[in-house]
Amino acid sequence: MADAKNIIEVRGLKNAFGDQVVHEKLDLDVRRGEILGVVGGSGTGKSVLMRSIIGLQSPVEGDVTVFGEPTIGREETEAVEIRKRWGVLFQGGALFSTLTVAENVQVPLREFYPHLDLALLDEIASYKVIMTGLPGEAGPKYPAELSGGMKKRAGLARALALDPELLFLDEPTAGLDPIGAAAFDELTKSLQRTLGLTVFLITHDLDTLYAICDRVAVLADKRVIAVGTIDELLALDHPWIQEYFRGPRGRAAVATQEAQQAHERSGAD
Ligand SMILES: Nc1ncnc2c1ncn2[C@@H]1O[C@H](COP(=O)(O)OP(=O)(O)OP(=O)(O)O)[C@@H](O)[C@H]1O
Repeated sequence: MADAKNIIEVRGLKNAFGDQVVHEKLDLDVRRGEILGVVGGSGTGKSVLMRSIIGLQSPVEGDVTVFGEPTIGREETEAVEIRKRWGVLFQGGALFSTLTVAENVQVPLREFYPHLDLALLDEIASYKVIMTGLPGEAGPKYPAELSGGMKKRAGLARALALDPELLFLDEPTAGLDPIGAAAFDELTKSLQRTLGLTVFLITHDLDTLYAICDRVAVLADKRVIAVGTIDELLALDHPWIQEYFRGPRGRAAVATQEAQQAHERSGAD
């Protein structure tokens, strides 16, 4: 039976493309209100896992429940009711290039609530744009007129369009400079706190893991080999985990985190 404290439960998941088995016997729980970081080497199937959870990838075997509801093999009308409750920021932002930022934010609103009038659509879109830290003037701009960081924020505004309880972010800080990435992390954390969101966050960015993730799930050997706080993961002797967290980039992330904490303490004195 589904555990009420889990927003997502994945059990015995198997995904394959032809002969290539990407996941086998994969289990994962995502707890209500947490930011769960999902890490793993390139090609370990982080994006495929996200697509399986949101119903864009049909697994060969296994069960997925979100909000206690199975998401695999549902009738379209039932699936729509579940989909309304989450927002997704795909890798690269995936904005429609021929639509303005405001029109992009309105896409899920028009899809799920086709009878909303234009004035209300405009009002909700402006609110979401401002909520993600974009200037109000960004609304009428096209994606090509935005910087990389602004595009990510516009994608996030669209993911928040339906006031979701659950947010999926696929490599949100990829391609951003360190300052832009840290600002995006802060935005994610502050939205999670103020809106009470649960966040499933795929990332390669160690700074993000240290700065905002409550727990981290590690994908390797076709499954989730460990889930826990970074300290809990560091206590394991799996070679990939040790290499990842204790290698040069892991040490740099710890130094950044310690500097940030020292800065916050000195500000608080
Ligand atoms: N639609 C598809 N058809 C065939 N193979 C696919 C498809 N989608 C993903 N794959 C394969 O599944 C594997 C996992 O892909 P996925 O994109 O989930 O990896 P990832 O862990 O997110 O990688 P990265 O960190 O590089 O983004 C890869 O080998 C990929 O080529």
